[in-house]
Amino acid sequence: MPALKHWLYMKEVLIVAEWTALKNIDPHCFACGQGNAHGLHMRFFSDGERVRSRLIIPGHLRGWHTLVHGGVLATILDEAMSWAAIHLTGRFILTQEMTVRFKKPVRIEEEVRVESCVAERISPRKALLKAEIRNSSGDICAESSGVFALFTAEAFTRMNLVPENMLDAMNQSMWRSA
Ligand SMILES: CCCCCCCCCCCC(=O)SCCNC(=O)CCNC(=O)[C@H](O)C(C)(C)COP(=O)(O)OP(=O)(O)OC[C@H]1O[C@@H](n2cnc3c(N)ncnc32)[C@H](O)[C@@H]1OP(=O)(O)O
Repeated sequence: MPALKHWLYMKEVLIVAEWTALKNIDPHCFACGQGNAHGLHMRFFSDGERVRSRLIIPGHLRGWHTLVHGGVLATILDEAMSWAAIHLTGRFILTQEMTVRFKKPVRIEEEVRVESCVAERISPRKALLKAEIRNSSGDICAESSGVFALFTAEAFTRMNLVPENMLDAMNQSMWRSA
């Protein structure tokens, strides 16, 4: 490959692979709220095709001994699929149904990575999302798929799903970077 063409190709690969921090709105959310003292404090990044987050699950969210509670893993997967649904479809969302497969135990105080994507745009009002949690060795410990209801801002308002001032803030920033 000639040098210039190679350089342009590499530049394109680098741009495509860039991960951008996504902006959060609700500081009280149990999963992503940075102000919730009992929460997971998840922060999300997107490359335009996937969404991901890294976190250390604190000790108070254990099941027994050093195992992370399965419900907490389901929350992490739900949150990751929700952010992917919002940021990759440009719609407001509700989780309609989800399934989780727990494949390996996850330990508290160990860093995990969660990654999610849109697997299928089922219809204008529905999308199928997928997510997986990996431990620090890279093993898949839990995976999920979920059907998400997609809403326009008008439909969300009509259904009284968030207060109007919050909807405005979400509408202005949820599809932009931090
Ligand atoms: C940056 C910040 C990041 C922020 C990131 C934040 C991440 C948050 C992550 C949390 C995600 C969650 O856990 S969400 C919370 C858990 N999930 C939920 O609470 C969902 C509860 N389920 C539901 O509300 C319902 O099942 C629905 C609306 C999803 C589907 O209702 P349904 O009853 O099965 O379906 P259906 O009869 O067709 O619809 C009922 C009524 O809703 C309307 N409807 C239904 N779907 C739609 C739709 N897509 N668009 C418009 N309207 C719709 C219908 O027109 C109808 O209105 P009409 O004819 O009656 O007028």
